[in-house]
Amino acid sequence: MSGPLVTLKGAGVYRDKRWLVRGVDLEVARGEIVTMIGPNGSGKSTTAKMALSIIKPDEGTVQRSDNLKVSYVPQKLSIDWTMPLDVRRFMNLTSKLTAGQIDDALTATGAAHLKKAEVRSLSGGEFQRVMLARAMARRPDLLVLDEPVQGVDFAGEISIYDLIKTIRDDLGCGILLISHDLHIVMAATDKVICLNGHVCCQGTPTSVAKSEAYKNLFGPRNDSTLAVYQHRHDHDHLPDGRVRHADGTVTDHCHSDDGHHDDKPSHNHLNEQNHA
Ligand SMILES: Nc1ncnc2c1ncn2[C@@H]1O[C@H](COP(=O)(O)OP(=O)(O)OP(=O)(O)O)[C@@H](O)[C@H]1O
Repeated sequence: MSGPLVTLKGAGVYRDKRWLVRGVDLEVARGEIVTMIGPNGSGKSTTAKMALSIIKPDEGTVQRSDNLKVSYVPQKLSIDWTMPLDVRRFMNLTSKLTAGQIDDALTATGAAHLKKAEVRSLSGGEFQRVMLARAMARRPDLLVLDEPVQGVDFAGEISIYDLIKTIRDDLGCGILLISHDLHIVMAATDKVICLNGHVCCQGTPTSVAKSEAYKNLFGPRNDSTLAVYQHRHDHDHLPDGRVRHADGTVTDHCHSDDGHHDDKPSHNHLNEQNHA
């Protein structure tokens, strides 16, 4: 399989008389980790669902390579938690796996000891490891992870990010990762896409957090593990989806060439690497 696994071009979703997200250009190649960041409601999950073909774009295109095998770890699961369900059965809920496949995947994510545990009694970090095991057991070409570190503490976050990188290396798959955290993005990310109803800016998080404060916060890590990706907005997003620009004008949406931005092509959102 050569070429990008999935390509979005000018893709947008329109619902209830407004664009949830618009003009998204995004590509994920095999072996690549692409991270979407942005505030709550900025369209990250909607964009991921377009990439997964769960939602069809109302404008633009989404192309996926032939016979693409996808695994998706959603932000929320609809499971009746009053029913007893152990990890082994949970692993088999959506795809039939052999005992060996289950063992291998749980071992790879450091969750082998949890095989007989009740899913509802797992801690946040344990649950995420089981979710990752379930997703990787299918050996996908493209793995889409929506907020994989929710409910996980800082140390756990770092180990889950490391795990995601290992899964990428082992399976050689492409990974589309979603995080609402604007500040912490793993250095293993090849591309960061900042969404806020549209692509605000994108780039490569190459900087390394060098300060003692970071080391204190995240523990004694290789400096290359964490990077900080910051940007400043030059416009406000109004509750009805319209955009108010720095010059006071209001438009339905914003594009890099709409005359309100002088800093092309980054949409005049300053894309700064913090070398703190
Ligand atoms: N089916 C739908 N119909 C109407 N509005 C929707 C629909 N799905 C999502 N939205 C709205 O679209 C916007 C973007 O939602 P989305 O879930 O993509 O955001 P997100 O960036 O993933 O947010 P979060 O960080 O909170 O998970 C939100 O305002 C949401 O309420």
